[in-house]
Amino acid sequence: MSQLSYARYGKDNVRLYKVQREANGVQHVTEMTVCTLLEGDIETSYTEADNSVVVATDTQKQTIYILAKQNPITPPELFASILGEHFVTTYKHIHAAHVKIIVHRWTRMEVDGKPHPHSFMRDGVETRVVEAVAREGQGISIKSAIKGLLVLKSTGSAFYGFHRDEFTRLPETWDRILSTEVEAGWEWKTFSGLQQVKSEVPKFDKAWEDARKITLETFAKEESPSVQNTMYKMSEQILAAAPDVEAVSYSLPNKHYFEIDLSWYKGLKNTGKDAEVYAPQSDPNGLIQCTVTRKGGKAKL
Ligand SMILES: O=c1[nH]c(=O)c2[nH]c(=O)[nH]c2[nH]1
Repeated sequence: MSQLSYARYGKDNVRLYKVQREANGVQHVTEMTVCTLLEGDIETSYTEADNSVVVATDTQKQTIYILAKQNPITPPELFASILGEHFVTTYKHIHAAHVKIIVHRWTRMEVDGKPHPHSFMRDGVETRVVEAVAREGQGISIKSAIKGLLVLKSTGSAFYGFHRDEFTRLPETWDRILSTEVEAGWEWKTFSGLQQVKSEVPKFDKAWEDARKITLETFAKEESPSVQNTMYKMSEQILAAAPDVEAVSYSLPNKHYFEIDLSWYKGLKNTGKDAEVYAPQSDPNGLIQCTVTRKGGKAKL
């Protein structure tokens, strides 16, 4: 005998672009990729081929387009909540909706020293990601994140004093290159419903701006003793800046740059303080992660 232990279904990779036109000719654009996954009394569609309980994935896609036309799609936390609440309130047998939105960058061009009214550029692969879950009778939980933000500092980073034993080969360093692709996430307190999300809308862009600024400024300014300590300091500051955020998480690959010994060629000095030419490594990489919560909150170490 078998039983269905997990069931969610929906539409992934729904690409969406929306333009807002001001009367003065200035236009604002947003491009995103949306995923919706529904849960509820849908078991019979799997076990008995009962499609009557299926809100077709195509219907979900059409819903995304229509609600995007009828509502603001920024900030993404709001649009994800609008979609989530729509699915759990419209269909009696759908009890939870998981909505993921990836916002792609279209940064306004500067032309002749002025912001251009309708031209934009993709300045990097960084995305703003939101995952919202609307559960019938249990409100809306939201996680926001920055992903794919590539940073490097050419000095101002050290790594010494680490545990040494017979397996250790890595020398201590007081001056190294530090590079990573930032994934930083922050988890909001649970919202009672769409109304509460709407009433707190300005908090979402502010938290994203603060998290991005804190990440970049801490990375640049701090004399980093380790990735671990640097990410903890970033997390603490985000918690302080966003009172409605309950947890901050970072996942940082340590993208290594190896020194190259060139002394075999006419005694060229290219190591230690003479190092100038390095070999960037694509793999393997360190991977350092943490979640930081407020004291007295739930810790899961
Ligand atoms: O900041 C670092 N943390 C580590 O845990 C580690 N391990 C390593 O080899 N290099 C580094 N750097």
